[in-house]
Amino acid sequence: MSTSANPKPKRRRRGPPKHGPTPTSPMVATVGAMVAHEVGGEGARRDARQAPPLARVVGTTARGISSGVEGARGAEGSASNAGRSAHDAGGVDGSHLTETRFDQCAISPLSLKAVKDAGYERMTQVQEATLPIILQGKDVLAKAKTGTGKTVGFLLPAIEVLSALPRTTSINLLVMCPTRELANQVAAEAKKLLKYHRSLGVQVVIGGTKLPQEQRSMQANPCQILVATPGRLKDHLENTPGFSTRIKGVKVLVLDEADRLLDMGFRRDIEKIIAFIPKERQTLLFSATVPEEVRQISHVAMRKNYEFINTVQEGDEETHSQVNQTYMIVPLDMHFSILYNVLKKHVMEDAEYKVIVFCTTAMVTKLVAEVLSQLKLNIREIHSRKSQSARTKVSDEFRKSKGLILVSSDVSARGVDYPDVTLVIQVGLPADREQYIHRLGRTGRKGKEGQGILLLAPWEMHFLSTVNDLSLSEAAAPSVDSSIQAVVKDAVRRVEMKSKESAYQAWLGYYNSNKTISRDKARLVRLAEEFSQSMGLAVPPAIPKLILRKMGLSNVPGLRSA
Ligand SMILES: Nc1ncnc2c1ncn2[C@@H]1O[C@H](COP(=O)(O)OP(=O)(O)OP(=O)(O)O)[C@@H](O)[C@H]1O
Repeated sequence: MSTSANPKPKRRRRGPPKHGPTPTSPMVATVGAMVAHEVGGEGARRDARQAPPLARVVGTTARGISSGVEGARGAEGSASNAGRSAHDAGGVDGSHLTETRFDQCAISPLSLKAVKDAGYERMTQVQEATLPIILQGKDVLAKAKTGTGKTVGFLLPAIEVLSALPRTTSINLLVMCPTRELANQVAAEAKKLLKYHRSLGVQVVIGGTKLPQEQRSMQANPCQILVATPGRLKDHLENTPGFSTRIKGVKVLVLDEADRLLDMGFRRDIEKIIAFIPKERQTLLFSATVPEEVRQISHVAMRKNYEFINTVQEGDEETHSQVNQTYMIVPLDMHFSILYNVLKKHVMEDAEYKVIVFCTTAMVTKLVAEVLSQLKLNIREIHSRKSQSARTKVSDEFRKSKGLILVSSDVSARGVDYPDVTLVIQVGLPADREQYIHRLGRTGRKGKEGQGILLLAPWEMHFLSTVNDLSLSEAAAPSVDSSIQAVVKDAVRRVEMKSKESAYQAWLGYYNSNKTISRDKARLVRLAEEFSQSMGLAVPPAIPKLILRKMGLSNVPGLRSA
């Protein structure tokens, strides 16, 4: 197949050249009047030449948002006068940190000691920008690129708030996370920061573990900090005696990956949970992506006069410039061969390789993992259909190891901090632009280099228009000789029929839920047949009637029902 025939999507590059230093500072913008201020509290006063003033603005209205952007441009001006470039502050050469040290900030000696033990000396941009504002008791919506320390950004000031409260058995800080892996990780970071705060503790409640066990542990040792996934938290609200009373003590609520928690998948649960928590609280929303809709609905969680702190400068991209992003357009029947080829090359070139391959659904993830395992690559598999203990084991192993390829569904897309990931491959349509950015963000963390490849079929190219402001360029798919094709075909053949049937069904469900693809059902059926052929099947598997009905695909010609 020729890839050069594919038109390159139009770029909407708005900012300065990507690889040169940008004469701007971290941008903290929003709505209303703009205020220049110092970051870091009393101890953080710095020479204006060292660090620029940050602009911040309060509140949110549609009108305000556009005026906020203009305000931000103004802020860039003053920042450039202050003489520090974004490159210096956030970038390629490992200096993703600001000049501000934690010991210049108004934080307690206990926290400072723990921060030092964790190996953190200087603050990242988002930490520098949010800490003083959170310590003032304000609600904050913060946007900062992936892997730039948002977790410490909300945990550290929240712990400071908690340490001043009298000890009770109430929950004072509630952190909500969209995935179990992320919840565990946030709790681990909290434990680090709590090292010397002996009277404060953290507990995790996540789905996939035994509810009675969590209930017993909460009863035996009621902690002030709770990190939870929404479904399990709701379970506790409904089924754990005394829990709804304990949660009335929440003083700080954090929605990590806020845009994900407020989207349609979680929104109802979040609203129900918020209804149990006192209105008199401080709320912190953090994410690498804050689409317009999230700002519109942030009132669900936050007070009207919240502050939007955006460390992604106007004109800069939401992804990291040190991550090389490419896409390949390849027909479905070549996806396994190309994927194998790309992986093999990467493994040979980089002895320290650590790769994540993202797939569209859990069952497609399983299929891809099985095919790649047949090809003798060092594969681990993680998705929502795995038991929680298997997920935790794989996640821990991947965190610590090198020389591994993690085939994953979107359970690893957000927030998970696996160090030194060398390559992220996304196979098939990402759910949306935000998911693309978060998945890519598993590499290039803490200013390190990384690589991202998006592998699409020609009919998936419409996705590129949603990311055309990012530095995503086309790469020619490597040529795959017939011997490799034969090896891959044989590997696909050896995968169990059951895995293929489940993958086909999941694939159909996923693309049927995509607005663009599902518009034309006859085409959807044809594409599903292409996918089935790519798994070596002559006839697409039959699907249970009930499932077809649920997908709204009953009586669609070309689909077989079981
Ligand atoms: N000030 C600091 N100095 C050095 N390392 C830090 C600092 N703050 C955080 N880190 C480390 O940086 C890494 C990334 O942090 P974190 O996972 O919080 O990023 P994030 O911005 O939340 O990313 P994502 O958007 O993917 O959720 C972690 O390993 C964390 O321990």
